[in-house]
Amino acid sequence: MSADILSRIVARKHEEVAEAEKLIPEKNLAEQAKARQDYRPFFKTLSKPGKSGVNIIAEIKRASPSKGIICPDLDPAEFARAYEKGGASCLSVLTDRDFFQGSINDLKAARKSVSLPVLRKDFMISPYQFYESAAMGADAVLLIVRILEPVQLKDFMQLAAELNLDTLTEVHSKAELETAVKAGAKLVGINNRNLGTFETNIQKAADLASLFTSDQVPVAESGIKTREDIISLQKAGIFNFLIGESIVRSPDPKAFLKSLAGRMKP
Ligand SMILES: O=P(O)(O)OC[C@@H](O)[C@@H](O)c1c[nH]c2ccccc12
Repeated sequence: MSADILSRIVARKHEEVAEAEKLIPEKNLAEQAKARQDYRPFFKTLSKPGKSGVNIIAEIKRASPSKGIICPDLDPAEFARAYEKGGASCLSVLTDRDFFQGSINDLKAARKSVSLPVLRKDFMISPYQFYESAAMGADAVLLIVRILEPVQLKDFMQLAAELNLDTLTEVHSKAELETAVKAGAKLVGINNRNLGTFETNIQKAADLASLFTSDQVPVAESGIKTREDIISLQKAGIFNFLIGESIVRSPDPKAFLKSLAGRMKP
């Protein structure tokens, strides 16, 4: 059943983009995108470890196809503030509606209430979405190697650069890592979750990080739940962690974030 979820998400995304283009033409968004002024440094923040020795990109995530409903009524502004107070280095906001119950408004509300750089977490398959991302105020976008042709990956990286959007390029295998590196990716996310099967194994990030050169900065993504998970991945040279579900489910996200970064007893 889950084997084709990713292709369903991508197929739906093409429809959504076509619908959005009818409401707001790309030309209009491009103007808004170019007028954007308050870019916040996502890549630069993640290029060296934060004060605690790690950077946490804390994610705002209401639901997911693998976990179902996580926290459907969450208030993105309130969560963003708790994440900032808990020492998060950046935010990630899911904007996919149909599979993750996110929205553009979630990103805008979260970003407005803090001063952290914000990653737009979505399935980027069309240039339209890059203009849209810059227009909504995102500082960075996710590029998932698995759903893009290598030339498309390169073109999208270039378009993102023109719009002053940083990119986090996501891989799940050695072959995808090679594709990412060839395309010039600098910030590379290793997704511990296989987006086709939902199988999650945090060892994945450690294994692939060993293949990185000093030109690429790794980000471990998905399935990270404890301080021990972080310590074990730090041993593999990783200092950036993208974490969603375990923070959203925590009764006290601010305190939980501090404990993940080793700044408070759990
Ligand atoms: O909630 P988790 O297991 O901590 O994972 C966060 C993040 O890595 C995950 O949401 C994610 C990583 N890559 C994606 C691509 C699309 C959608 C979601 C994702």
